This record gives sequence, C-alpha cells and structure tokens, in this order.
Amino acid sequence: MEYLLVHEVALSSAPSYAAMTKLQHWQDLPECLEQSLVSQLQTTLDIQQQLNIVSMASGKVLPLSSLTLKTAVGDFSASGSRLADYEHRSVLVLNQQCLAELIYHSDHAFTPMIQRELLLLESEWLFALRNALVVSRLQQMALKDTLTGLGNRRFFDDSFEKAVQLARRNNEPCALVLIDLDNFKQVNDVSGHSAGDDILLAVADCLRDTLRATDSLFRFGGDEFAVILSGQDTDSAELIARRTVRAINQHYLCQQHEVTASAGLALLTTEQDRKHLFSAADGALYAAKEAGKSTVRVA
Ligand SMILES: Nc1nc2c(ncn2[C@@H]2O[C@H](COP(=O)(O)OP(=O)(O)OP(=O)(O)O)[C@@H](O)[C@H]2O)c(=O)[nH]1
Repeated sequence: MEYLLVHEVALSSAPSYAAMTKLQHWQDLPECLEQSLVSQLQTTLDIQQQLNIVSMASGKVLPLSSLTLKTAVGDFSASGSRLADYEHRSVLVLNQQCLAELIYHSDHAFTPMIQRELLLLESEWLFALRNALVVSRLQQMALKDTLTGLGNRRFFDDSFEKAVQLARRNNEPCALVLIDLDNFKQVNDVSGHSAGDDILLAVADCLRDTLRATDSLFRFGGDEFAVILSGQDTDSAELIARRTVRAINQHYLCQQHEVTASAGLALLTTEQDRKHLFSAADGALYAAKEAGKSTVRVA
C-alpha cells in the first residue's frame, strides 16, 4: 500500500532534466556507470543507504572526506565523514521542488569539471531520493500523534521494546513514566474540544521543554502520555517525573482550566519484562490518582 502510494507519487509528474541540461559532456559519460548507479539506488528506499551508494560513486570522481545530506526528514552523513579544506554544496531539485542539500568535503579542489561530474551523479539520484523521502515521510507520519507531533502508541510499543532490550543488554537502568491529566474531560465539556486540544498541545510542549532530546516522548491518545527514560537511576527518574508534573501543573493554560497531571513511575528490574514494567507504571499511576491526583507515585 505504501509502496503503491510512493509509486504513484513518482509517476505523477514528468521528470525535470533542468540539472542535466547544464552538463556539457553528458553524452560522453559511460552508459554503464550511469546504469549501475541508477540500478544500485533502486535497490533501496533507505535514505542513508542511498547516500552511502552516492558517496561511493562520488568517491570515484574525487576522494571525499565527508558527504552530508540535509533533508526535511533529517540530516544524514556518509560513513567516515570528516570536514576538509574544500567544500562544495548542491541543492537537489526535482520538478521545481527542493528535495535536499548535498554538502561535499574533500582535501582536493572541486574544479568545474569535477562539479559537472558530480552534478551528473546527483541527477541520477533525484527520482530514487524523492521516493525514499516520500517513504520516510510516510513512516514518520505513521508513527506520530497528529495533534501534538509526539510519538504515537505504535511508535511507543516499538521504542519500549527496544529500550528494554538495550537496557538489559547493557545492564543499564530503564524507567517508564505514564502521565494522565486530571479533570481534563471538563475542559472539553465546559470550554469545547479546541480548548482541550490547546491543553494537550501545552502538555506536549511541557514534556519537550522539561525532558532531554534523548528521552522518548509519546501520546497514547486522549489525555495519556508516556516517557521512556533510558540510563536514569531511580532517584533521577523520580526527580524527572516530579519536574515534568510540576511543569504541566504550572502551565498557565492548565492553571486557567484547573487541569493537573498525575504520573506513575516504574524502573525495570531484573525479573521484569516489558509487560511487567508497563503494568507496574500503570499501577503507580492508578495509585497517584487514588492519592488525590496531581502527584507522582513510584512502583
Ligand atoms: N480535546 C480533545 N479531547 C480528547 C482527545 N482525545 C480524547 N479526548 C477526551 O479526553 C477525555 C479523557 O477522559 P478522562 O481521562 O476520563 O478525563 P479526566 O477528566 O482527565 O479524568 P481523570 O483522569 O479521572 O481526572 C475524554 O473526554 C475524551 O473525549 C483529543 O484529541 N482532543
């Protein structure tokens, strides 16, 4: 289904050869090189893998110390990247649509001839890159909560599994914080659904502001949020959970609508698996609600 969508997008508009028309010696380049690069790029829809292929091909034109691709779905670097004296930047454009920026670094100068050859390689990449970008965007959309932009339940399930496995393998702590807003329903009932949405957006901002970029943040739907804390011991995890609840409680919109947050925290123990850890955090959240809401309980 996703593949068909990508295929449709790829076929929906005619190719732009604007970049290629700038090439003076386009006809002179060996056809086999061109075919082999295109066919290699068609073997994957993974942007990083495509960049690695292009990096290998560009390396035959000029030894590169780094190759970086900047896109709307993130930045990518070819392996072994190192900055060097000479830099060359190219904007990759297809059908008047800017796909990405490619930044080359080398210890050797980018002469006009080299630049032309790189431009040819780039033009070979445009369709494959656009398809990979569409796939990446679809994947991101499938894993995000549309309202807040936090990870959704599906993404949580994947991330939680990975976080628990990693913690076990590295013998490191892993904590789960489940957060549920208190008295949220009355915001919808009294002030309307859009006021409720504003509160949910404010809570997402509080989570982003209070937690580190490496922490994984999710909204399950409704007024339920989750945070996976990797590498934090019990004391730090509790501190973080309390700080997060305080940030939500002190947000002006939450105060205006008398919404607070309750949280349940659990830390992975040697006997527990993912399901036990989740139930422990859920039980602690229930205990926080039972204790009068607006508080944190540790399992
Ligand atoms: N505005 C808005 N409301 C939503 C959304 N998703 C779910 N809800 C509402 O969120 C509310 C969640 O219900 P509860 O958790 O029982 O509400 P509560 O008042 O916080 O209950 P306590 O946790 O016991 O304090 C329901 O009224 C849902 O309709 C959404 O995306 N936007």
